[in-house]
Amino acid sequence: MKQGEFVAIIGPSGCGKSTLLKIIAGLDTEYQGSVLLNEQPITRPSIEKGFIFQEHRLFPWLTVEKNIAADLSLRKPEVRKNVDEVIELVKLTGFEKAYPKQLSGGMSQRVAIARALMRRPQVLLLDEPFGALDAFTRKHMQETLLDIWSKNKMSMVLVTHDIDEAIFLADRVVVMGAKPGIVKQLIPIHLSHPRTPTDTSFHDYRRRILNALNDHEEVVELSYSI
Ligand SMILES: Nc1ncnc2c1ncn2[C@@H]1O[C@H](COP(=O)(O)OP(=O)(O)OP(=O)(O)O)[C@@H](O)[C@H]1O
Repeated sequence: MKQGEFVAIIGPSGCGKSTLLKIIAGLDTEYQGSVLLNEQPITRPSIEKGFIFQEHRLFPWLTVEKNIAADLSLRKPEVRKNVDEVIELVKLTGFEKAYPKQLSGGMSQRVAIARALMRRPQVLLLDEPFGALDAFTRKHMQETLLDIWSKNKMSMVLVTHDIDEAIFLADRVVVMGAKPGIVKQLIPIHLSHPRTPTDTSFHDYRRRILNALNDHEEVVELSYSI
């Protein structure tokens, strides 16, 4: 995987998408093969890798800004500045003092993304981050994520069940198969942003990914050097 690349992983339930993401995150070390970050094997979680879960995992008793700062003190001017910057990036300015229960699902997920961005990760790992959101909010979140990606030039690895989401966002789509751990195809998406799901070229990719998901023949080895 190239630095700054956006990769989406798609595949049927139980094929090992989350497991692959956890291995990249360093959260799962029981595997065979090698996963490298900057040519070094990944053996544990670190601040170079931000992880976004499907559910936001915010602390309900902390405000938005304290959730984002986490163990860092907001009294430090550089922390305050960073928190304000990431809040602006995820478009939550004005909600600094709100509590998670006062936020919508999409807003809570924005806080979770901001919290990960605070640590300036080289790679953001997203495990179906918009799976629980309604279609309208989901679209907004995809646009926000693209905006963050284009401004920060970090690598992104997104696990999704949604073919359109993968085509809308990714430079490359990894199609996994139902047998755990199998990568069936790597499909580069040669479309410029912003991408339009109603375009014929978008539909061609949709068909290609659907074919790859249904095709049991083609199996490729995956190299995951980030
Ligand atoms: N390569 C593998 N070899 C053996 N078992 C695996 C492998 N990959 C995943 N598994 C096992 O398969 C199960 C499902 O894996 P995982 O949760 O990663 O799938 P998923 O594709 O993310 O599913 P979902 O889309 O439903 O979240 C887990 O119990 C996991 O330990």
